[in-house]
Amino acid sequence: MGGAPAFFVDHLENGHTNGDSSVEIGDRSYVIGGSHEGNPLFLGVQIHDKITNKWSSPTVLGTGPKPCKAYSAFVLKQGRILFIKKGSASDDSIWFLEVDSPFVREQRKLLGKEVVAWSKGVRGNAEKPIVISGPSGVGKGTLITMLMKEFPSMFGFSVSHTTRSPRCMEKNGVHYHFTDKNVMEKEINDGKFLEFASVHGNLYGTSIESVEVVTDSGKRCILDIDVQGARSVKASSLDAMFIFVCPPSMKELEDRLRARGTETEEQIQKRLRNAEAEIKAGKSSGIFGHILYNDNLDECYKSLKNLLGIDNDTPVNGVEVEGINLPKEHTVTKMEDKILIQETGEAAKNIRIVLDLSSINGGAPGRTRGIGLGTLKSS
Ligand SMILES: Nc1nc2c(ncn2[C@@H]2O[C@H](COP(=O)(O)OP(=O)(O)O)[C@@H](O)[C@H]2O)c(=O)[nH]1
Ligand SMILES: Nc1ncnc2c1ncn2[C@@H]1O[C@H](COP(=O)(O)OP(=O)(O)O)[C@@H](O)[C@H]1O
Repeated sequence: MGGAPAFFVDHLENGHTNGDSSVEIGDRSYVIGGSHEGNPLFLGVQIHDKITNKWSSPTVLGTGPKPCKAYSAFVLKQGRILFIKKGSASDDSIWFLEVDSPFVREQRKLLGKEVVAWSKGVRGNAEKPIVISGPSGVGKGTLITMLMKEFPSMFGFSVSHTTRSPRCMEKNGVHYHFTDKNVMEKEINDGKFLEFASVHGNLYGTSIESVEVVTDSGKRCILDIDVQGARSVKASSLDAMFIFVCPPSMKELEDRLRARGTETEEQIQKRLRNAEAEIKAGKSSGIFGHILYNDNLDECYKSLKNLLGIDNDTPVNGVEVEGINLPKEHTVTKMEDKILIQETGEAAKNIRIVLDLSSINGGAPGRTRGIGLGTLKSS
């Protein structure tokens, strides 16, 4: 997601115990975590403005880290705080709290209140997700199913949430997360969604985890979303490829929709009415870098594979994105623009890990990717 930000560590705050700790950035202190009956938790974030001497509880977006007993915190450029947790699993040890990143500033404007956002740090980079849009009945689902069937290790599907009822063949958690409106609206308010839209009278939305879980597995994530959703994704930090699928004609689109037999007459009419506007937006909004015409299915599928740079001997990607296994007990030191993690404790086997953050990219609402394991220049 997004380009690699300029990065350097400009302040090191040593590790904290019991979860309560503050990190200073400019005129503000960010107090992170808290403890409950002696158990340190990442309870949330409090902001203390030293000028007004006022405390505020910002809205915390994204899925945050699990509780931990101690961590080290670094203030980074671009309004991010890096957390290196002690005693955590490899996929939960590196976190970025964005307190003034471009994404947080945009959300602050949108929501009109104080906002911070968590982003999990992972090694390695991600394959660009693919957004496929098009009017109901054009063949999006058919084309995606063909791709996933032929290249199961290369592609994964972003399972959307929707308030619409399932069709007879649709399985919850596979085709959609079929969800109650109030549940979905709460999760949207909690910043768990990359985008959402009202489409044909139902609410649809893409949770951040739906995309990131596929990407973390080393697959290219495919999103089947409408034009409104594509517009939101384009404006987000998710750097994706955008494809719009057109029918050969409105008559053919209607024939397919009727032949599919999954909508009532009223729903068919509503979808056809929306189709004209969607096709116009698909072609002229500038959101979609690629337009495909789904006339002959095999021809269209071949064009889609060409677009994705797939020929049949393309090496399968499938490289799982990894977490970072840190020694249970360790000290953290800044060494030039790298971060040295040195194992401590009696049983220490002198494990030294060097984090290289010079090519991190992406960030909230998704993962912060590109964390490298570097080496220290021998002195
Ligand atoms: N914005 C948005 N649109 C979605 C999402 N999931 C599905 N849609 C769109 O909602 C519309 C209706 O989807 P669906 O009810 O499955 O009907 P279909 O288009 O006939 O398959 C389609 O244009 C989908 O691309 C989502 O997560 N977000
Ligand atoms: N090129 C095509 N020619 C004829 N029928 C098609 C073609 N592509 C898809 N279909 C059929 O049209 C109907 C709608 O396809 P579907 O993939 O469900 O569309 P969408 O997911 O865009 O709503 C399905 O019954 C499908 O089998």
